[in-house]
Amino acid sequence: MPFHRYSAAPALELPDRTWPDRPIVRAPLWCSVDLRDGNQALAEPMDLPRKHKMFALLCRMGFKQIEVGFPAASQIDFDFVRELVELDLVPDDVTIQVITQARAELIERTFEAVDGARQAIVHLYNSTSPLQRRVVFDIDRAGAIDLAVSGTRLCTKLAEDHRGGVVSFEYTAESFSSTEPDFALEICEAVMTVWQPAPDRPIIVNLPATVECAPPNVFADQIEWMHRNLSHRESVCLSVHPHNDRGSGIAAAELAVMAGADRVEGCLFGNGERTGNVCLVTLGMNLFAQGIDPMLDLSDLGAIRQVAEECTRIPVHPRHPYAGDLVYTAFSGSHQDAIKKGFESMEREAARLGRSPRQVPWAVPYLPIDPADVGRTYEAVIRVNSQSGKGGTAYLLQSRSGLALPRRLQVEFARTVQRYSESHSAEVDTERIWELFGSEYLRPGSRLTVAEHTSRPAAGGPVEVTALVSLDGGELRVSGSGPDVAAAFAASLAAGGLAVRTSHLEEQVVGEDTAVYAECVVGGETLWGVGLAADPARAAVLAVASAVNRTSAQAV
Ligand SMILES: CC(=O)SCCNC(=O)CCNC(=O)[C@H](O)C(C)(C)COP(=O)(O)OP(=O)(O)OC[C@H]1O[C@@H](n2cnc3c(N)ncnc32)[C@H](O)[C@@H]1OP(=O)(O)O
Ligand SMILES: CC(C)C(=O)C(=O)O
Repeated sequence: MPFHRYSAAPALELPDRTWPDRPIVRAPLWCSVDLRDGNQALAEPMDLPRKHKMFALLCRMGFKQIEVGFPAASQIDFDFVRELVELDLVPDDVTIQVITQARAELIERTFEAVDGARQAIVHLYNSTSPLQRRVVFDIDRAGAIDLAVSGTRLCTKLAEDHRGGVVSFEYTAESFSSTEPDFALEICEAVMTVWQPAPDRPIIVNLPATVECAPPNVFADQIEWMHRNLSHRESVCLSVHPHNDRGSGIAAAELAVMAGADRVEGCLFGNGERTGNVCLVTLGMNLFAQGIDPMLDLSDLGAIRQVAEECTRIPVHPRHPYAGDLVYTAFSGSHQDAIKKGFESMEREAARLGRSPRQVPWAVPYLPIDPADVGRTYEAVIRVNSQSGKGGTAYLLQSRSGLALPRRLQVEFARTVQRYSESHSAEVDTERIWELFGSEYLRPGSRLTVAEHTSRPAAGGPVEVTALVSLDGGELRVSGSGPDVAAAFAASLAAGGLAVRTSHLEEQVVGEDTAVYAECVVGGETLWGVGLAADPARAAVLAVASAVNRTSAQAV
Protein backbone atom coordinates (compact mmCIF):
# COMPACT_ATOMS: atom_id res chain seq x y z
CA MET A 1 0.00 0.00 0.00
CA PRO A 2 1.59 3.31 -1.06
CA PHE A 3 0.72 5.12 2.15
CA HIS A 4 3.68 7.47 1.65
CA ARG A 5 1.51 9.30 -0.94
CA TYR A 6 -0.76 10.60 1.82
CA SER A 7 -0.34 12.75 4.89
CA ALA A 8 -2.41 13.64 7.90
CA ALA A 9 -4.58 16.70 7.54
CA PRO A 10 -3.06 19.56 9.53
CA ALA A 11 -4.72 19.88 12.91
CA LEU A 12 -5.51 23.22 14.47
CA GLU A 13 -3.76 24.18 17.73
CA LEU A 14 -6.61 24.62 20.20
CA PRO A 15 -5.39 23.45 23.59
CA ASP A 16 -8.13 25.39 25.41
CA ARG A 17 -10.91 23.72 23.42
CA THR A 18 -14.20 23.58 25.32
CA TRP A 19 -16.36 21.35 23.14
CA PRO A 20 -15.54 18.06 24.89
CA ASP A 21 -17.38 19.32 27.97
CA ARG A 22 -20.41 20.73 26.21
CA PRO A 23 -23.11 18.08 25.83
CA ILE A 24 -25.79 18.47 23.20
CA VAL A 25 -28.96 19.54 24.96
CA ARG A 26 -31.21 20.43 22.03
CA ALA A 27 -31.56 19.65 18.36
CA PRO A 28 -29.75 21.96 15.95
CA LEU A 29 -31.65 23.58 13.11
CA TRP A 30 -31.84 20.95 10.37
CA CYS A 31 -31.52 21.70 6.69
CA SER A 32 -32.18 18.86 4.29
CA VAL A 33 -30.07 18.93 1.14
CA ASP A 34 -31.64 15.76 -0.28
CA LEU A 35 -32.98 17.62 -3.29
CA ARG A 36 -29.61 19.19 -4.08
CA ASP A 37 -26.47 17.44 -2.74
CA GLY A 38 -28.38 14.17 -2.54
CA ASN A 39 -29.86 14.65 -5.99
CA GLN A 40 -26.64 15.70 -7.73
CA ALA A 41 -25.02 12.47 -6.56
CA LEU A 42 -27.59 10.15 -8.13
CA ALA A 43 -26.98 8.17 -11.29
CA GLU A 44 -30.53 9.08 -12.23
CA PRO A 45 -31.32 12.47 -10.68
CA MET A 46 -34.91 12.87 -9.56
CA ASP A 47 -37.56 13.82 -12.08
CA LEU A 48 -40.32 16.24 -11.09
CA PRO A 49 -42.69 13.67 -9.56
CA ARG A 50 -39.90 12.21 -7.43
CA LYS A 51 -38.78 15.70 -6.35
CA HIS A 52 -42.32 16.53 -5.26
CA LYS A 53 -42.58 13.26 -3.39
CA MET A 54 -39.32 13.92 -1.56
CA PHE A 55 -40.28 17.52 -0.79
CA ALA A 56 -43.64 16.46 0.65
CA LEU A 57 -41.90 13.85 2.80
CA LEU A 58 -39.37 16.36 4.13
CA CYS A 59 -42.20 18.78 5.03
CA ARG A 60 -44.13 15.98 6.77
CA MET A 61 -41.04 15.09 8.75
CA GLY A 62 -40.83 18.65 10.04
CA PHE A 63 -37.85 20.12 8.18
CA LYS A 64 -38.08 23.92 8.30
CA GLN A 65 -35.29 24.55 5.79
CA ILE A 66 -35.01 22.51 2.61
CA GLU A 67 -32.46 23.04 -0.13
CA VAL A 68 -34.60 22.32 -3.16
CA GLY A 69 -32.05 22.46 -5.94
CA PHE A 70 -29.48 24.18 -8.09
CA PRO A 71 -31.92 25.97 -10.37
CA ALA A 72 -29.29 27.66 -12.54
CA ALA A 73 -27.73 24.29 -13.30
CA SER A 74 -30.67 22.35 -14.67
CA GLN A 75 -34.05 23.03 -16.19
CA ILE A 76 -35.69 20.37 -14.00
CA ASP A 77 -34.38 22.07 -10.87
CA PHE A 78 -35.54 25.44 -12.16
CA ASP A 79 -39.01 24.15 -13.07
CA PHE A 80 -39.33 22.42 -9.74
CA VAL A 81 -38.61 25.60 -7.80
CA ARG A 82 -41.07 27.50 -9.99
CA GLU A 83 -43.77 24.91 -9.31
CA LEU A 84 -43.18 25.15 -5.56
CA VAL A 85 -43.54 28.93 -5.71
CA GLU A 86 -46.33 29.25 -8.27
CA LEU A 87 -48.46 26.41 -6.95
CA ASP A 88 -47.93 27.62 -3.40
CA LEU A 89 -46.65 24.24 -2.27
CA VAL A 90 -44.33 25.49 0.46
CA PRO A 91 -45.85 25.46 3.95
CA ASP A 92 -45.70 28.80 5.75
CA ASP A 93 -43.18 27.57 8.29
CA VAL A 94 -40.81 26.11 5.67
CA THR A 95 -38.10 28.06 3.87
CA ILE A 96 -36.77 26.79 0.58
CA GLN A 97 -33.09 27.17 -0.21
CA VAL A 98 -31.38 27.28 -3.61
CA ILE A 99 -27.67 27.01 -4.32
CA THR A 100 -25.54 28.82 -6.87
CA GLN A 101 -21.91 29.22 -7.87
CA ALA A 102 -20.42 32.70 -7.63
CA ARG A 103 -21.04 33.51 -11.28
CA ALA A 104 -23.24 36.46 -12.22
CA GLU A 105 -25.40 34.68 -14.82
CA LEU A 106 -26.00 31.75 -12.49
CA ILE A 107 -26.88 34.03 -9.58
CA GLU A 108 -29.36 35.96 -11.72
CA ARG A 109 -31.02 32.78 -12.90
CA THR A 110 -31.20 31.56 -9.31
CA PHE A 111 -33.07 34.67 -8.21
CA GLU A 112 -35.41 34.24 -11.19
CA ALA A 113 -36.20 30.78 -9.88
CA VAL A 114 -37.31 32.06 -6.47
CA ASP A 115 -39.10 35.13 -7.80
CA GLY A 116 -42.27 35.64 -5.74
CA ALA A 117 -41.29 33.14 -3.01
CA ARG A 118 -42.56 34.17 0.45
CA GLN A 119 -39.24 33.18 1.97
CA ALA A 120 -36.14 31.73 0.41
CA ILE A 121 -32.46 31.33 1.17
CA VAL A 122 -30.01 31.93 -1.65
CA HIS A 123 -26.91 29.88 -1.01
CA LEU A 124 -23.68 31.05 -2.59
CA TYR A 125 -20.55 28.95 -2.52
CA ASN A 126 -16.99 28.97 -3.71
CA SER A 127 -14.15 26.72 -2.83
CA THR A 128 -11.50 28.13 -0.54
CA SER A 129 -8.93 25.37 0.00
CA PRO A 130 -5.37 25.81 -1.26
CA LEU A 131 -5.76 22.71 -3.43
CA GLN A 132 -8.90 23.99 -5.15
CA ARG A 133 -7.55 27.54 -5.44
CA ARG A 134 -4.51 26.18 -7.23
CA VAL A 135 -5.91 23.30 -9.26
CA VAL A 136 -9.47 24.30 -10.10
CA PHE A 137 -9.48 28.09 -10.14
CA ASP A 138 -5.83 29.03 -10.55
CA ILE A 139 -6.30 31.94 -8.17
CA ASP A 140 -4.68 33.11 -4.97
CA ARG A 141 -6.39 33.99 -1.70
CA ALA A 142 -7.32 37.45 -2.97
CA GLY A 143 -8.86 35.93 -6.08
CA ALA A 144 -11.02 33.59 -4.01
CA ILE A 145 -12.13 36.52 -1.85
CA ASP A 146 -12.99 38.53 -4.97
CA LEU A 147 -15.16 35.70 -6.25
CA ALA A 148 -17.00 35.43 -2.95
CA VAL A 149 -17.39 39.15 -2.46
CA SER A 150 -18.59 39.92 -5.98
CA GLY A 151 -21.06 37.04 -5.77
CA THR A 152 -22.31 38.29 -2.41
CA ARG A 153 -22.68 41.84 -3.77
CA LEU A 154 -24.92 40.63 -6.54
CA CYS A 155 -26.92 38.44 -4.15
CA THR A 156 -27.33 41.37 -1.74
CA LYS A 157 -28.66 43.59 -4.51
CA LEU A 158 -31.00 40.97 -5.95
CA ALA A 159 -32.27 40.08 -2.48
CA GLU A 160 -33.19 43.73 -1.95
CA ASP A 161 -35.06 43.72 -5.27
CA HIS A 162 -36.89 40.48 -4.47
CA ARG A 163 -40.65 40.69 -4.93
CA GLY A 164 -43.18 39.22 -2.59
CA GLY A 165 -41.13 38.08 0.37
CA VAL A 166 -37.75 37.79 2.06
CA VAL A 167 -34.57 36.34 0.65
CA SER A 168 -31.98 35.36 3.22
CA PHE A 169 -28.42 34.49 2.46
CA GLU A 170 -26.08 31.58 3.07
CA TYR A 171 -22.41 31.62 2.26
CA THR A 172 -20.39 28.42 2.07
CA ALA A 173 -16.62 28.40 2.16
CA GLU A 174 -16.56 25.14 0.24
CA SER A 175 -13.78 22.74 1.32
CA PHE A 176 -13.69 24.62 4.63
CA SER A 177 -12.14 21.75 6.55
CA SER A 178 -9.22 21.68 4.10
CA THR A 179 -8.79 25.46 4.17
CA GLU A 180 -6.29 27.36 6.31
CA PRO A 181 -8.41 28.54 9.30
CA ASP A 182 -7.23 32.13 9.10
CA PHE A 183 -8.20 32.28 5.45
CA ALA A 184 -11.58 30.66 6.06
CA LEU A 185 -12.24 33.34 8.65
CA GLU A 186 -11.00 36.11 6.36
CA ILE A 187 -13.24 35.12 3.46
CA CYS A 188 -16.32 34.71 5.66
CA GLU A 189 -15.65 38.13 7.19
CA ALA A 190 -15.28 39.65 3.72
CA VAL A 191 -18.64 38.20 2.73
CA MET A 192 -20.23 39.54 5.93
CA THR A 193 -18.88 43.00 5.26
CA VAL A 194 -21.02 42.99 2.12
CA TRP A 195 -24.13 41.29 3.51
CA GLN A 196 -24.04 43.31 6.75
CA PRO A 197 -25.68 40.79 9.02
CA ALA A 198 -27.78 42.00 11.92
CA PRO A 199 -30.07 40.14 14.32
CA ASP A 200 -33.03 40.84 12.01
CA ARG A 201 -30.92 40.15 8.92
CA PRO A 202 -28.85 37.12 9.86
CA ILE A 203 -26.45 35.29 7.63
CA ILE A 204 -25.89 31.56 7.46
CA VAL A 205 -22.19 30.81 7.40
CA ASN A 206 -21.83 27.22 6.30
CA LEU A 207 -18.62 25.36 6.98
CA PRO A 208 -18.49 22.04 5.16
CA ALA A 209 -16.27 19.05 5.34
CA THR A 210 -16.71 18.87 1.58
CA VAL A 211 -14.41 15.89 1.66
CA GLU A 212 -14.01 14.46 5.14
CA CYS A 213 -10.25 14.35 5.51
CA ALA A 214 -9.58 14.35 9.26
CA PRO A 215 -10.91 12.77 12.42
CA PRO A 216 -14.03 14.39 13.87
CA ASN A 217 -12.18 15.97 16.79
CA VAL A 218 -10.09 17.98 14.31
CA PHE A 219 -13.29 19.21 12.62
CA ALA A 220 -14.72 20.12 16.03
CA ASP A 221 -11.62 22.19 16.83
CA GLN A 222 -11.99 24.00 13.50
CA ILE A 223 -15.65 24.77 14.22
CA GLU A 224 -14.97 25.93 17.76
CA TRP A 225 -12.21 28.21 16.49
CA MET A 226 -14.57 29.77 13.91
CA HIS A 227 -17.35 30.00 16.49
CA ARG A 228 -15.04 31.96 18.79
CA ASN A 229 -13.53 34.20 16.15
CA LEU A 230 -16.37 35.09 13.79
CA SER A 231 -17.61 38.65 14.25
CA HIS A 232 -21.36 39.42 14.44
CA ARG A 233 -21.76 36.01 16.09
CA GLU A 234 -25.26 36.88 17.33
CA SER A 235 -26.30 37.49 13.72
CA VAL A 236 -24.56 34.45 12.31
CA CYS A 237 -26.24 31.09 12.06
CA LEU A 238 -23.21 28.82 12.12
CA SER A 239 -23.91 25.82 9.92
CA VAL A 240 -21.99 22.63 9.15
CA HIS A 241 -22.24 20.31 6.20
CA PRO A 242 -20.28 17.13 6.93
CA HIS A 243 -19.60 14.46 4.34
CA ASN A 244 -18.69 10.96 5.30
CA ASP A 245 -15.51 10.01 3.43
CA ARG A 246 -13.84 8.63 6.55
CA GLY A 247 -17.08 7.15 7.84
CA SER A 248 -17.23 9.58 10.73
CA GLY A 249 -19.74 12.10 9.38
CA ILE A 250 -22.16 11.51 12.26
CA ALA A 251 -19.45 12.01 14.88
CA ALA A 252 -18.18 15.08 13.05
CA ALA A 253 -21.66 16.65 13.02
CA GLU A 254 -22.27 15.88 16.69
CA LEU A 255 -18.90 17.21 17.83
CA ALA A 256 -19.42 20.28 15.64
CA VAL A 257 -22.71 21.00 17.39
CA MET A 258 -20.91 20.64 20.72
CA ALA A 259 -18.32 23.07 19.34
CA GLY A 260 -20.87 25.76 18.55
CA ALA A 261 -22.66 24.89 15.29
CA ASP A 262 -26.30 25.97 15.26
CA ARG A 263 -27.37 24.18 12.11
CA VAL A 264 -26.63 20.94 10.25
CA GLU A 265 -27.08 20.24 6.56
CA GLY A 266 -27.42 16.62 5.51
CA CYS A 267 -29.52 14.00 3.76
CA LEU A 268 -31.84 11.17 4.70
CA PHE A 269 -29.98 7.89 5.12
CA GLY A 270 -26.70 9.60 4.22
CA ASN A 271 -27.36 10.05 0.52
CA GLY A 272 -25.07 12.55 -1.22
CA GLU A 273 -21.78 12.88 -3.00
CA ARG A 274 -19.48 9.80 -2.80
CA THR A 275 -19.93 8.30 0.68
CA GLY A 276 -22.75 10.74 1.19
CA ASN A 277 -23.74 13.63 3.37
CA VAL A 278 -24.22 13.12 7.06
CA CYS A 279 -27.38 11.08 7.72
CA LEU A 280 -30.04 13.27 9.28
CA VAL A 281 -32.15 10.29 10.33
CA THR A 282 -29.28 8.92 12.40
CA LEU A 283 -28.49 12.33 13.91
CA GLY A 284 -32.13 12.84 14.86
CA MET A 285 -32.47 9.35 16.27
CA ASN A 286 -29.25 9.73 18.26
CA LEU A 287 -30.83 12.71 20.00
CA PHE A 288 -34.08 10.83 20.52
CA ALA A 289 -32.21 7.88 22.05
CA GLN A 290 -30.65 10.31 24.56
CA GLY A 291 -34.01 11.69 25.59
CA ILE A 292 -33.79 14.86 23.47
CA ASP A 293 -36.58 15.98 21.14
CA PRO A 294 -35.11 15.54 17.63
CA MET A 295 -37.52 18.17 16.23
CA LEU A 296 -38.23 15.77 13.39
CA ASP A 297 -41.00 13.22 13.13
CA LEU A 298 -39.14 9.92 12.82
CA SER A 299 -41.94 7.80 14.22
CA ASP A 300 -42.48 5.87 10.99
CA LEU A 301 -39.01 5.16 9.69
CA GLY A 302 -40.37 2.45 7.40
CA ALA A 303 -42.51 4.93 5.49
CA ILE A 304 -39.68 7.49 5.40
CA ARG A 305 -37.33 4.86 4.09
CA GLN A 306 -39.80 3.72 1.46
CA VAL A 307 -40.14 7.22 -0.03
CA ALA A 308 -36.40 7.86 0.17
CA GLU A 309 -35.63 4.58 -1.60
CA GLU A 310 -38.21 5.31 -4.26
CA CYS A 311 -36.87 8.82 -4.88
CA THR A 312 -33.16 8.02 -4.82
CA ARG A 313 -33.42 4.46 -6.18
CA ILE A 314 -30.79 3.52 -3.61
CA PRO A 315 -31.69 0.86 -1.06
CA VAL A 316 -31.08 1.52 2.61
CA HIS A 317 -28.48 -0.91 3.94
CA PRO A 318 -29.90 -3.65 6.20
CA ARG A 319 -27.50 -2.51 8.94
CA HIS A 320 -28.18 1.23 8.58
CA PRO A 321 -28.60 2.71 12.09
CA TYR A 322 -32.20 2.74 13.30
CA ALA A 323 -33.73 2.06 9.87
CA GLY A 324 -32.07 -1.03 8.39
CA ASP A 325 -33.95 -4.31 8.18
CA LEU A 326 -31.60 -6.08 10.58
CA VAL A 327 -30.87 -3.42 13.16
CA TYR A 328 -33.35 -4.64 15.76
CA THR A 329 -32.72 -8.31 15.07
CA ALA A 330 -30.72 -10.71 17.20
CA PHE A 331 -29.74 -14.12 15.88
CA SER A 332 -27.23 -15.01 18.55
CA GLY A 333 -28.33 -16.95 21.58
CA SER A 334 -27.00 -14.83 24.40
CA HIS A 335 -28.42 -11.64 22.86
CA GLN A 336 -31.81 -13.28 22.41
CA ASP A 337 -31.79 -14.52 25.97
CA ALA A 338 -31.00 -11.04 27.28
CA ILE A 339 -33.65 -9.39 25.08
CA LYS A 340 -36.29 -11.87 26.20
CA LYS A 341 -35.39 -11.24 29.84
CA GLY A 342 -35.42 -7.48 29.18
CA PHE A 343 -38.95 -7.61 27.77
CA GLU A 344 -40.11 -9.74 30.71
CA SER A 345 -38.52 -7.38 33.20
CA MET A 346 -40.17 -4.36 31.56
CA GLU A 347 -43.53 -6.09 31.70
CA ARG A 348 -43.03 -6.78 35.40
CA GLU A 349 -41.99 -3.16 35.99
CA ALA A 350 -45.03 -1.89 34.07
CA ALA A 351 -47.34 -4.17 36.07
CA ARG A 352 -45.74 -2.98 39.31
CA LEU A 353 -46.41 0.64 38.34
CA GLY A 354 -49.84 -0.12 36.92
CA ARG A 355 -48.82 1.15 33.49
CA SER A 356 -48.45 -0.28 30.01
CA PRO A 357 -44.90 -1.40 29.04
CA ARG A 358 -44.72 1.56 26.60
CA GLN A 359 -45.06 3.98 29.48
CA VAL A 360 -42.01 2.85 31.41
CA PRO A 361 -38.39 3.78 30.61
CA TRP A 362 -36.86 1.54 27.99
CA ALA A 363 -34.38 -0.95 29.39
CA VAL A 364 -33.83 -3.93 27.11
CA PRO A 365 -30.27 -5.16 26.59
CA TYR A 366 -28.93 -5.01 23.03
CA LEU A 367 -31.76 -2.77 21.82
CA PRO A 368 -30.82 0.91 22.13
CA ILE A 369 -34.41 2.00 21.53
CA ASP A 370 -37.84 0.42 21.47
CA PRO A 371 -38.36 -0.58 17.80
CA ALA A 372 -42.04 0.28 18.24
CA ASP A 373 -41.07 3.94 18.71
CA VAL A 374 -40.05 4.08 15.05
CA GLY A 375 -42.92 2.01 13.75
CA ARG A 376 -41.26 -1.40 13.84
CA THR A 377 -42.93 -4.51 15.21
CA TYR A 378 -41.25 -6.96 17.56
CA GLU A 379 -41.60 -9.72 15.00
CA ALA A 380 -38.11 -9.39 13.59
CA VAL A 381 -36.39 -8.75 16.92
CA ILE A 382 -35.54 -12.39 17.44
CA ARG A 383 -34.72 -14.63 14.53
CA VAL A 384 -33.41 -18.13 14.93
CA ASN A 385 -30.55 -19.87 13.17
CA SER A 386 -27.71 -22.14 14.21
CA GLN A 387 -26.21 -19.33 16.34
CA SER A 388 -29.33 -19.17 18.48
CA GLY A 389 -30.01 -20.72 21.84
CA LYS A 390 -32.97 -21.69 23.94
CA GLY A 391 -34.07 -18.13 24.70
CA GLY A 392 -34.75 -17.13 21.12
CA THR A 393 -36.48 -20.35 20.21
CA ALA A 394 -38.65 -20.18 23.31
CA TYR A 395 -39.48 -16.53 22.62
CA LEU A 396 -40.66 -17.26 19.08
CA LEU A 397 -42.59 -20.34 20.14
CA GLN A 398 -44.30 -18.38 22.87
CA SER A 399 -45.13 -15.48 20.55
CA ARG A 400 -46.65 -17.96 18.04
CA SER A 401 -48.48 -20.32 20.37
CA GLY A 402 -48.55 -18.88 23.86
CA LEU A 403 -46.64 -21.90 25.19
CA ALA A 404 -44.17 -20.82 27.90
CA LEU A 405 -41.82 -23.80 28.13
CA PRO A 406 -40.10 -24.69 31.39
CA ARG A 407 -36.41 -23.91 31.29
CA ARG A 408 -35.12 -27.49 30.89
CA LEU A 409 -37.64 -28.14 28.12
CA GLN A 410 -36.41 -24.97 26.38
CA VAL A 411 -32.91 -26.41 26.43
CA GLU A 412 -34.10 -29.76 25.06
CA PHE A 413 -36.20 -28.25 22.27
CA ALA A 414 -33.50 -25.73 21.28
CA ARG A 415 -31.27 -28.70 20.41
CA THR A 416 -33.91 -29.98 17.99
CA VAL A 417 -34.16 -26.57 16.36
CA GLN A 418 -30.42 -26.15 16.15
CA ARG A 419 -30.01 -29.59 14.55
CA TYR A 420 -32.64 -28.62 12.00
CA SER A 421 -31.00 -25.25 11.28
CA GLU A 422 -27.54 -26.79 10.89
CA SER A 423 -28.71 -29.58 8.63
CA HIS A 424 -30.64 -27.13 6.43
CA SER A 425 -28.02 -24.34 6.70
CA ALA A 426 -30.89 -21.96 7.13
CA GLU A 427 -32.75 -19.63 9.39
CA VAL A 428 -35.75 -21.26 11.10
CA ASP A 429 -38.80 -19.05 11.05
CA THR A 430 -41.58 -18.98 13.63
CA GLU A 431 -43.92 -21.23 11.65
CA ARG A 432 -41.20 -23.85 11.19
CA ILE A 433 -40.40 -23.71 14.92
CA TRP A 434 -44.05 -24.33 15.70
CA GLU A 435 -44.14 -27.25 13.22
CA LEU A 436 -40.97 -28.73 14.72
CA PHE A 437 -42.43 -28.42 18.19
CA GLY A 438 -45.66 -30.05 17.05
CA SER A 439 -43.98 -32.99 15.42
CA GLU A 440 -41.57 -33.46 18.30
CA TYR A 441 -44.03 -33.20 21.21
CA LEU A 442 -47.64 -32.98 20.13
CA ARG A 443 -48.22 -35.46 17.32
CA PRO A 444 -49.85 -38.82 18.15
CA GLY A 445 -47.03 -41.28 18.70
CA SER A 446 -46.39 -44.72 17.31
CA ARG A 447 -45.53 -46.34 20.61
CA LEU A 448 -48.26 -45.29 23.01
CA THR A 449 -51.74 -43.98 22.27
CA VAL A 450 -54.50 -43.37 24.76
CA ALA A 451 -57.97 -44.31 23.53
CA GLU A 452 -59.78 -43.31 26.71
CA HIS A 453 -59.03 -42.56 30.32
CA THR A 454 -60.77 -41.63 33.53
CA SER A 455 -59.34 -40.21 36.66
CA ARG A 456 -60.69 -39.70 40.13
CA PRO A 457 -59.29 -38.79 43.49
CA ALA A 458 -58.46 -41.92 45.43
CA ALA A 459 -59.22 -42.32 49.11
CA GLY A 460 -56.47 -40.70 51.15
CA GLY A 461 -55.45 -38.12 48.57
CA PRO A 462 -53.73 -39.57 45.53
CA VAL A 463 -55.35 -39.72 42.11
CA GLU A 464 -56.38 -42.93 40.39
CA VAL A 465 -56.25 -43.23 36.64
CA THR A 466 -57.71 -45.97 34.46
CA ALA A 467 -56.98 -45.96 30.74
CA LEU A 468 -57.40 -47.96 27.58
CA VAL A 469 -54.10 -47.73 25.74
CA SER A 470 -52.27 -49.16 22.81
CA LEU A 471 -48.71 -49.84 23.92
CA ASP A 472 -46.04 -51.24 21.61
CA GLY A 473 -48.75 -52.75 19.38
CA GLY A 474 -50.94 -54.34 22.07
CA GLU A 475 -54.23 -53.00 23.48
CA LEU A 476 -54.62 -53.10 27.23
CA ARG A 477 -56.49 -51.53 30.08
CA VAL A 478 -54.20 -50.08 32.75
CA SER A 479 -54.70 -48.39 36.06
CA GLY A 480 -52.44 -46.71 38.57
CA SER A 481 -52.36 -44.12 41.26
CA GLY A 482 -50.12 -41.18 42.08
CA PRO A 483 -50.08 -37.67 43.51
CA ASP A 484 -51.47 -36.21 40.27
CA VAL A 485 -52.95 -37.48 36.99
CA ALA A 486 -49.62 -37.56 35.13
CA ALA A 487 -47.88 -39.52 37.89
CA ALA A 488 -50.82 -41.92 38.21
CA PHE A 489 -50.93 -42.55 34.50
CA ALA A 490 -47.15 -43.03 34.37
CA ALA A 491 -47.42 -45.60 37.16
CA SER A 492 -50.25 -47.41 35.36
CA LEU A 493 -47.97 -48.19 32.43
CA ALA A 494 -46.07 -50.69 34.57
CA ALA A 495 -48.91 -53.07 33.68
CA GLY A 496 -47.64 -52.97 30.11
CA GLY A 497 -44.05 -53.61 31.23
CA LEU A 498 -43.00 -49.96 30.90
CA ALA A 499 -41.23 -48.23 33.82
CA VAL A 500 -42.19 -44.55 33.68
CA ARG A 501 -42.22 -41.86 36.32
CA THR A 502 -42.60 -38.11 36.21
CA SER A 503 -39.72 -36.10 37.65
CA HIS A 504 -41.10 -32.58 37.08
CA LEU A 505 -44.47 -31.25 36.09
CA GLU A 506 -45.74 -27.83 35.06
CA GLU A 507 -49.18 -26.75 33.94
CA GLN A 508 -50.13 -23.63 31.97
CA VAL A 509 -53.47 -22.29 30.85
CA VAL A 510 -53.22 -21.33 27.18
CA GLY A 511 -56.45 -19.72 26.01
CA GLU A 512 -59.18 -22.38 26.25
CA ASP A 513 -56.62 -25.17 26.68
CA THR A 514 -54.25 -26.42 29.30
CA ALA A 515 -50.68 -27.30 28.49
CA VAL A 516 -48.94 -29.87 30.66
CA TYR A 517 -45.17 -30.14 30.50
CA ALA A 518 -43.97 -33.41 32.01
CA GLU A 519 -40.36 -34.30 32.49
CA CYS A 520 -40.36 -38.11 32.63
CA VAL A 521 -37.89 -40.86 33.30
CA VAL A 522 -38.70 -43.63 30.85
CA GLY A 523 -36.66 -46.75 31.28
CA GLY A 524 -33.77 -44.75 32.74
CA GLU A 525 -33.87 -42.01 30.10
CA THR A 526 -34.98 -38.49 31.08
CA LEU A 527 -36.98 -36.54 28.53
CA TRP A 528 -39.91 -34.18 28.21
CA GLY A 529 -43.42 -34.68 27.00
CA VAL A 530 -46.09 -32.09 26.32
CA GLY A 531 -49.87 -32.44 26.32
CA LEU A 532 -52.27 -29.78 25.11
CA ALA A 533 -56.02 -30.24 25.57
CA ALA A 534 -59.14 -28.52 26.81
CA ASP A 535 -59.36 -31.02 29.67
CA PRO A 536 -56.38 -30.66 32.06
CA ALA A 537 -56.49 -34.39 32.94
CA ARG A 538 -56.32 -35.31 29.26
CA ALA A 539 -53.41 -32.88 28.79
CA ALA A 540 -51.56 -34.62 31.66
CA VAL A 541 -52.09 -38.10 30.17
CA LEU A 542 -51.01 -36.86 26.74
CA ALA A 543 -47.86 -35.28 28.21
CA VAL A 544 -46.72 -38.62 29.61
CA ALA A 545 -47.60 -40.37 26.33
CA SER A 546 -45.61 -37.71 24.46
CA ALA A 547 -42.51 -38.47 26.53
CA VAL A 548 -42.90 -42.22 25.98
CA ASN A 549 -43.34 -41.75 22.26
CA ARG A 550 -40.25 -39.62 22.04
CA THR A 551 -38.16 -42.52 23.37
CA SER A 552 -39.38 -44.69 20.54
CA ALA A 553 -38.85 -41.84 18.06
CA GLN A 554 -35.29 -41.51 19.29
CA ALA A 555 -34.74 -45.25 19.19
CA VAL A 556 -35.79 -45.22 15.52
C1 LIG B 1 -19.42 20.79 -3.25
C2 LIG B 1 -20.68 20.85 -4.07
O1 LIG B 1 -21.36 19.90 -4.06
S1 LIG B 1 -21.05 22.24 -4.88
C3 LIG B 1 -22.36 21.86 -5.94
C4 LIG B 1 -21.92 21.11 -7.12
N1 LIG B 1 -23.07 20.76 -7.91
C5 LIG B 1 -23.03 20.68 -9.22
O2 LIG B 1 -22.02 20.93 -9.84
C6 LIG B 1 -24.26 20.24 -9.92
C7 LIG B 1 -24.74 21.19 -10.97
N2 LIG B 1 -23.68 21.73 -11.77
C8 LIG B 1 -23.80 21.99 -13.11
O3 LIG B 1 -24.80 21.68 -13.73
C9 LIG B 1 -22.69 22.66 -13.78
O4 LIG B 1 -21.48 22.33 -13.16
C10 LIG B 1 -22.88 24.20 -13.80
C11 LIG B 1 -24.11 24.54 -14.58
C12 LIG B 1 -23.03 24.75 -12.40
C13 LIG B 1 -21.67 24.86 -14.43
O5 LIG B 1 -21.48 24.28 -15.67
P1 LIG B 1 -20.28 24.68 -16.64
O6 LIG B 1 -20.27 26.14 -16.79
O7 LIG B 1 -20.42 23.84 -17.83
O8 LIG B 1 -18.95 24.34 -15.84
P2 LIG B 1 -18.49 23.01 -15.22
O9 LIG B 1 -19.60 22.11 -14.88
O10 LIG B 1 -17.41 22.40 -16.02
O11 LIG B 1 -17.95 23.60 -13.84
C14 LIG B 1 -16.64 24.02 -13.68
C15 LIG B 1 -16.49 25.52 -13.81
O12 LIG B 1 -17.16 26.18 -12.77
C16 LIG B 1 -16.21 26.95 -12.02
N3 LIG B 1 -16.68 26.94 -10.66
C17 LIG B 1 -16.80 25.87 -9.86
N4 LIG B 1 -17.32 26.25 -8.70
C18 LIG B 1 -17.51 27.57 -8.78
C19 LIG B 1 -18.02 28.51 -7.89
N5 LIG B 1 -18.47 28.13 -6.70
N6 LIG B 1 -18.09 29.78 -8.27
C20 LIG B 1 -17.67 30.15 -9.47
N7 LIG B 1 -17.20 29.30 -10.37
C21 LIG B 1 -17.10 28.03 -10.02
C22 LIG B 1 -14.92 26.21 -12.22
O13 LIG B 1 -13.82 27.02 -11.94
C23 LIG B 1 -15.03 25.87 -13.69
O14 LIG B 1 -14.76 27.01 -14.45
P3 LIG B 1 -13.90 26.96 -15.83
O15 LIG B 1 -14.77 26.18 -16.76
O16 LIG B 1 -13.77 28.38 -16.18
O17 LIG B 1 -12.62 26.29 -15.52
C1 LIG C 1 -21.60 23.65 -1.49
C2 LIG C 1 -21.36 22.92 -0.24
C3 LIG C 1 -22.37 23.20 0.80
C4 LIG C 1 -21.27 21.48 -0.46
O1 LIG C 1 -22.14 20.84 -0.99
C5 LIG C 1 -20.10 20.81 0.07
O2 LIG C 1 -19.15 21.48 0.45
O3 LIG C 1 -20.10 19.57 0.09
